[in-house]
Amino acid sequence: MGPEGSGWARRKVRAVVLCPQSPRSPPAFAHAPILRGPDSGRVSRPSWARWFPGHPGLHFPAGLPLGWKALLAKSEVISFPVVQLHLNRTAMRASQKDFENAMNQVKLLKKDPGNEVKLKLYSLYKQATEGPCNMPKPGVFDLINKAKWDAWNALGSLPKETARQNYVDLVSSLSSSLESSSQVEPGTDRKSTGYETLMVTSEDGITKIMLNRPTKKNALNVEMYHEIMHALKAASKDDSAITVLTGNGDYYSSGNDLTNFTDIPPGGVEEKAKNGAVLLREFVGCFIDFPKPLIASGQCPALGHLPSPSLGYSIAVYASDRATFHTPFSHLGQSPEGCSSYTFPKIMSPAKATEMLVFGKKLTAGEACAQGLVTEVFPDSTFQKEVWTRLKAFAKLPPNAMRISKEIIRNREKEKLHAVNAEECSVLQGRWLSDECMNAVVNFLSRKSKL
Ligand SMILES: CCCCCCCCCCC/C=C/C(=O)SCCNC(=O)CCNC(=O)[C@H](O)C(C)(C)COP(=O)(O)OP(=O)(O)OC[C@H]1O[C@@H](n2cnc3c(N)ncnc32)[C@H](O)[C@@H]1OP(=O)(O)O
Repeated sequence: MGPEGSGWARRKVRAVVLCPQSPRSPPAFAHAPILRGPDSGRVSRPSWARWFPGHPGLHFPAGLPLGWKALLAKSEVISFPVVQLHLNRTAMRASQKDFENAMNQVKLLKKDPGNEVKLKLYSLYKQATEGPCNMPKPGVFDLINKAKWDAWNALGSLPKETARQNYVDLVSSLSSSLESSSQVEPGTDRKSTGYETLMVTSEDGITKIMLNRPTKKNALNVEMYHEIMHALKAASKDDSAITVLTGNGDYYSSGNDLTNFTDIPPGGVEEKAKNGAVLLREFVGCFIDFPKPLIASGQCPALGHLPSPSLGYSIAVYASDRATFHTPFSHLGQSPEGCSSYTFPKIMSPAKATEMLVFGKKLTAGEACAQGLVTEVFPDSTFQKEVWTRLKAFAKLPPNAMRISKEIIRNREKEKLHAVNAEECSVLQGRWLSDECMNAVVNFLSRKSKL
């Protein structure tokens, strides 16, 4: 670790955790660790329902060191304006029995619905049982309790009956969406509903993986990393001929979700960085190994690191003339990833790659096309029509021939790409512990800077 690593790396941080409560007890502040697998950044829990029934207790242990306190305090990691579920079914009124059933149903969910939803459930439970928020506002460093307070307080004077109905509706939609995720079989020609952060459809021989966090500019949170990997693995086995990666909303992606840096596991920032490197290596590895033609179709700006893997390994990149490509690694105190340190200088030229990867120069779609990063640029007004006409024609070509052709083009490089990926992740692991990186993240989270 370099000298500047001292700012973050030596500080130990204990966990910010969600804890089990009895559905009928008032929210308490018990202690239950978030468990992390040894080789993954993903939170794993023996059974999430065990520690999150109808209203979660949330625990924020004392003793956080000052630097991380400042970071966490400035972040809005636990804020949750975006629960994209329809909650306002006013025509029906849920009975007390429905409400109790819903509380029991929550305990049976097999998949963790994520903090945003859990806080929504908590706030609806409190509103339904106690009415408008009646707790004193917690202090700024008391992040978890503040998140809970914010959630409950945000419901204002919502009537108890409506809160009860919304709770029942939310649980019902969770039960169907989370249960169905385990039932989705790769290879089916239909919309897959089991993803939280993606929309995946398979039609006309094309599997379309659409990043679907438009309100966050499609920033990649940990769940999205996992879901993209899952979707790619499923697409590699399904009966589609080609796979298209695209984004919903006005950004193809805004890169790594910077709040990923704020949820610190019991092992502290070093463990966080280690898990992040494992996750990133696995994520990029999925792109390297993806066997079918992969097309990135971007009508809007692409920021950060999704451009690297998808530009580096896609057979084709189609962009509208409104799209831009930006890899601001240095701005964020980070370093190239997604094999861009190897693929970009080969595709472009070392000098142009330096401008992009070291100085963070943003390229227009036209410039990226001239540099060979983008296959073709289409006018924004006709982008969808022209690209999809072309994709549908490609999808009718013999799939095995396409797969074998891709294999022969890419296979010689595969080993090298995996080695580059490993090296980049190891370097990044060190960068994530640096003051340069911490300052950039803090600046963004405290809304002092945008790219
Ligand atoms: C130890 C860590 C483990 C991590 C796990 C693995 C990580 C692998 C990482 C590999 C290296 C990757 C590098 C990168 O991706 S570098 C790029 C990072 N991205 C950014 O820096 C972009 C930051 N965003 C912005 O600058 C602007 O939001 C943007 C220019 C994209 C859009 O500006 P605009 O004004 O149009 O919109 P808003 O800023 O209001 O954004 C709307 C909401 O979206 C949230 N948002 C946007 N981007 C991100 C992001 N990258 N991370 C988190 N949140 C993001 C933004 O905060 C707004 O939210 P609110 O409405 O709630 O305020």
